[in-house]
Amino acid sequence: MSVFPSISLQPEVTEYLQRVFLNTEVLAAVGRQEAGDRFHRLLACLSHPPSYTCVRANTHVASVEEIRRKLGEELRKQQHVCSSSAEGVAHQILLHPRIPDVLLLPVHGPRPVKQLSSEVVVGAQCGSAVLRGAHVFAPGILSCPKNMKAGDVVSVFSDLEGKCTRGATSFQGKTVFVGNGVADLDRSSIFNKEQTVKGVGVRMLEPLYQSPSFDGVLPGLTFLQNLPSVVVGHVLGPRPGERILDMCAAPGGKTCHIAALMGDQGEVVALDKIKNKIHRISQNAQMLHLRSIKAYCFNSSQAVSGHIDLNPDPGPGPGPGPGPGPGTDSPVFGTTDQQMHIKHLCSCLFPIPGPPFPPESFDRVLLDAPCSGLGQRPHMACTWSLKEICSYQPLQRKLFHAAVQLLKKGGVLVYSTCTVTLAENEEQVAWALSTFPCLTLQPQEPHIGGEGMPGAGLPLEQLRLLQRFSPELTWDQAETTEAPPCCRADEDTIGFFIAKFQKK
Ligand SMILES: C[S@@+](CC[C@H](N)C(=O)[O-])C[C@H]1O[C@@H](n2cnc3c(N)ncnc32)[C@H](O)[C@@H]1O
Repeated sequence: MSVFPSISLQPEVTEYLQRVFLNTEVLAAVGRQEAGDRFHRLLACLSHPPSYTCVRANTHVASVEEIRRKLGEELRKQQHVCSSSAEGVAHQILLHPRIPDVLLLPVHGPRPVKQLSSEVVVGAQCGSAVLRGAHVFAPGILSCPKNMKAGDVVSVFSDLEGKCTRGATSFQGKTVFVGNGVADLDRSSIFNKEQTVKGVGVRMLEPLYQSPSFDGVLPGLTFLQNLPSVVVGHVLGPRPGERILDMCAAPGGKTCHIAALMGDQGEVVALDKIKNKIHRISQNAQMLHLRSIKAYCFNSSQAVSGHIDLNPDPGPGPGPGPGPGPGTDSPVFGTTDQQMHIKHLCSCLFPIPGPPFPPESFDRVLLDAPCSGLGQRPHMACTWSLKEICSYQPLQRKLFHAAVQLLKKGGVLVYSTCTVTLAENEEQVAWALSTFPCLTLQPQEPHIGGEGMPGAGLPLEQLRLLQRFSPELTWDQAETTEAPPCCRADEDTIGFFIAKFQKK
C-alpha cells in the first residue's frame, strides 16, 4: 500500500498516458498485463520521492573524495544542531560506481510519524521540496493556526489541489501529510502584509522521508541535481577549449556541470528566454567559481543569425568533406592536448559575441527542452489539460531546428527532457532523424538508464541508443527506515529521457 495516493491528473491526461504506455508496440513487446502494471506503477511512483538524493560534486574546485569528507562533516554538524532529526539515522554518503562526480545519499522513508493537532498547510511545490529534505520556507506556507508562535510543534500538510488560500487559519481541502516540525516564526510574521518574509518558516524535525537539508551546505562545492541530469553533462562530453551552447539553461544546473567538466576552459553560452531566470544562472556560476559561462536572455528558437540548407543536394562526386569535429577522436594536426590548447586560446582571444549566432558556431549543443515535466518526483497533482501537455512538441521542434543549425559539422547535440510521453521523446527522435539527414544517433556514456520506449516506429537498434529513465519498471514501495540498496539509485530516479546525435 502506497503512503500517498497516485498522482492526480486530469482524466483526459490519464487516458492519454494510458494510450502511450499501452501502445501496440509495447503490447507486442511485453504483453497487456505487464504494460498495464507498468502504467499503474508509474502513476503510483510519481507521487513519491526517489530513494536517493543525488549531489553533484563540483570537481572543478576539489576532488570528489574531499567533497565527500567535507559533506560528511557538515551533515554531522546538522544532526548535532537538530538532534531529533538524527534519530537512528546516520547519513551515508556513497560514491556512484560509474559517475565520478556523483555522491548519493539514501533517503529513509516513509517513516512512521504521528500527526499532531496543530496543522500548517503548504503549497504543493513546497510540500515536494520537504519530501526531498528541505525545511519549509515562509513563502511556501498557505495556512497555519491562528495563534501559532515560534517554537510551536506542528504537522505539515501539502495542498494537493492548489485550493488553500494564503493566510487561512485552517483548510478542509485535499492534503497529504509530509511530516512534523517546529515553527521558526510567529503567524503574524509569516503573513506580514508590510514586507515579504523570507527564510525558514517551519524547521522539519520528523519528515516522512528523511534526507538531509542542503540549504547553505557547501555552496561552492556541491550542487543538488537529479541523477539523470548529471548523466546529461557526461553524455554531452564537453572538452576543455570548446564552445558549447546550452539553449534552455536556467537555473543553470547543467550549464555549470558542463563548465566544470571543461575545467572552466572554453566558452559555455547559456540562453534562457525568461529574464529573471538569467540571474540564477549567473548566481550559480559565481557560487561554483565558474568563469567560462556567459548567460543571455534570448529566445533560442530565434538564436540563428543566418540560414544554412541542412538538406543540400549531394551533387556528383566527393567534395572536400568536413574536417573531424568534436565527436571525432582523430587529430588533424598535433596531439589532442595541443588541439585543446589551441581551441582554448581561440575562445579566449575571440570570444563569441552574444546571440543571435551564425550557423555552425558551436562544437556541442545541449537542448534540455522545456517539457510537460511528467517525470518529476515527487509530483502529487498536475492540473494541466491535455492541450497544455501536447503544446510542447511543436516548441521543442522549433528549438531543435535552431540547435541543428547552430551546431558545427561533426558536432554533438544532446536532447533531453524530464517527461515520460512518447511525443516529447522517442517521437521527437524519429522526427529529427527523418527531418535532418545530417544527424545520426550516437551511443551514450554513461548509459545507466534503460532503452527508449517502443511506439514511435524506431527500430530496436535505435531504441538501444536512447536512454530512458523509467522508475516504474522497478518501483516497489516498502515502508522502511533501512537504506535502500545502492543499485536502486540508478533505477528509482525521476522519469527522464536523453538522446545524443552527431551532425555529419
Ligand atoms: C527544463 S528547463 C531547463 C533546466 C536547465 N537546463 C537546468 O539543468 O538547470 C527549461 C528552460 O527552458 C526555458 N525556455 C523555454 N522556452 C525557451 C526558449 N524559446 N528559448 C530559451 N529558453 C526557453 C525555460 O524558461 C526553462 O528555464
